[in-house]
Amino acid sequence: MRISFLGGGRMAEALIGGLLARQIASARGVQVMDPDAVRCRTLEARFGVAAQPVLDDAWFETDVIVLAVKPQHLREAVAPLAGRLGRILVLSIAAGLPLGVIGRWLGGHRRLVRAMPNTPALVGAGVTGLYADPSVDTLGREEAERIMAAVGEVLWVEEEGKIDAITALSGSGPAYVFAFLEALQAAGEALGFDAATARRLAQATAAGAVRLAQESEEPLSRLRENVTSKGGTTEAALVRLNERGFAEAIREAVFAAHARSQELARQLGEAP
Ligand SMILES: NC(=O)C1=CN([C@@H]2O[C@H](COP(=O)(O)OP(=O)(O)OC[C@H]3O[C@@H](n4cnc5c(N)ncnc54)[C@H](O)[C@@H]3O)[C@@H](O)[C@H]2O)C=CC1
Ligand SMILES: O=C(O)[C@@H]1CCC=N1
Repeated sequence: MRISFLGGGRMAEALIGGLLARQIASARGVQVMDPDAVRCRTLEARFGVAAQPVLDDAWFETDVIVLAVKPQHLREAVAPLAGRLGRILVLSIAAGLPLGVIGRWLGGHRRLVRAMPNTPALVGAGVTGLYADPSVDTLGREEAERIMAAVGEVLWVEEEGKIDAITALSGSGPAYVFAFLEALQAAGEALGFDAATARRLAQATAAGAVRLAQESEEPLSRLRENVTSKGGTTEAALVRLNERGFAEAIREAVFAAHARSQELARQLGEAP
């Protein structure tokens, strides 16, 4: 597959790494446009792909264009693409921007897929939600899925609004997990461990608990109960978490992210 990236930042780098490692594209088949010349040199040196700060005709000789620019910069970034796309599949990973808006910015292009990955993609452990414009054929869907599957799990949704929910849950989700780990590490330090030891204990605990959950058929509540002896240490901890509204705080956080994803386009002056 030939793939051209508009934007060569963190997420593009993760995707390029996955695509080359899994031989879904060759280095010669990947082209990047990013106005930041330092980013271009970094990507060229790391992957041997062509990266440049200008759009030329060669960049358009591709099967798929990945839009990997911040939502606030996307309108300006895609303006030079309008009218030059033909049958090229455009895959946007930008948060909060509906396909209707991106299609308009692209001069009415409909061969569009919206994806919401997350940063564990950097280590091949991402999860990505995908939604395709109804006019996109099976081949287009397969191309989009192969690209995103290079960096982790994929999940299709049949309703575009669900991408905002995926953004709130798994797109932003790694930050909630890191915030939890930071708090656990800080508590460990308060109990007398040095920072490195507290971090190691916190991370190993989270990794082990997630693996146990993944390998178990039990509901998560049962796994929690299995740790919690009557009158024991875990119960003492969970009582405090509940008193502090732990579950409600997570729910409110996810709903806030969801609302933000829904309002991003409006804030840029675009109705969905
Ligand atoms: N960071 C995250 O956790 C996630 C980010 N996303 C989305 O991925 C997209 C990219 O995010 P990151 O890689 O984190 O951002 P980043 O800031 O690392 O990369 C964006 C790149 O776009 C380049 N750029 C700016 N203007 C441009 C233009 N006119 N043409 C071409 N390139 C241009 C910048 O120089 C930069 O290298 C965003 O739309 C974001 O919403 C999606 C899921 C997760
Ligand atoms: O915070 C953001 O807007 C992006 C989208 C999901 C993760 N980072």
